[in-house]
Amino acid sequence: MTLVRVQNVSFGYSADRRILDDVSLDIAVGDTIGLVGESGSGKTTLLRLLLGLARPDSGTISFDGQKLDPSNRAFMRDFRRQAQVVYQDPYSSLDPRQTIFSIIAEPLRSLKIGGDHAKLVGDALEAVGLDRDVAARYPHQFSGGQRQRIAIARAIVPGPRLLLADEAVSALDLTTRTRIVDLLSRLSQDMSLLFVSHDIGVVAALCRRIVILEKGRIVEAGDTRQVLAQPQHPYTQRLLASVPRLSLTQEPS
Ligand SMILES: Nc1ncnc2c1ncn2[C@@H]1O[C@H](COP(=O)(O)OP(=O)(O)OP(=O)(O)O)[C@@H](O)[C@H]1O
Repeated sequence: MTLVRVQNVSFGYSADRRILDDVSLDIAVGDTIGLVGESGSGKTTLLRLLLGLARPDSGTISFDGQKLDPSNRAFMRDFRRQAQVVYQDPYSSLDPRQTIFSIIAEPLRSLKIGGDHAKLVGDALEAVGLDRDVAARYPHQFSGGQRQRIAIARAIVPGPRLLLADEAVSALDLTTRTRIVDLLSRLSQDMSLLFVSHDIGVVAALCRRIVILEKGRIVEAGDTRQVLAQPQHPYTQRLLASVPRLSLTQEPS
């Protein structure tokens, strides 16, 4: 079943420069997709469109069969609950003046989700491998990896069906990165994941499918292992050539 359908989407921040050019992409329920491309290829821009933060100049994006329409407030409120995002920098993405509880409960408040917030926040903390008691503390008391867990807890607390991760492990050291990739892999069993990354090794470990973006165009897409073992497009071949010793033996879990 298709959760997100991107059809022939083009977009530019200004009329004279196209950033995304005729992009089409389906995200199925339970999919894990790695979106890979050099800096400036348009990955973050595509995420912004997928979140409804910008509108395509042409083409459509639909979620669960319904067209994404930022002017439809009721639809967007429901959509925001279902599609959440984790960003790269775990230092700037958490407000230092708020407790961990307040940070993680924020989507519950802003999306007007009822229920026992203390329990929902505690459950989210446990789901990301943190103790429920940390809710009373502040961000400065945590390491980069722990902060990224907190950012992930905030993203999953409303129970999204789609998690978008924008270079979510790029700022972390290697050991911490592996742990957060393991966490995302576990969480992706319950939701679809679109994982934006420069790091093809991480995508190989985490994502069943890979989409390669060059200058706003999808030049290759398919099963990750197949694409990485036999890249068809010269751009993919160049990207892979710049990864010296990529291990393709690890199966995405
Ligand atoms: N708000 C904006 N206004 C104008 N141009 C922008 C804006 N945001 C991004 N761009 C331009 O759009 C192009 C694509 O940027 P985008 O951030 O989507 O690429 P990216 O693939 O995510 O790059 P990176 O990996 O460096 O984050 C770049 O040339 C960038 O300068």
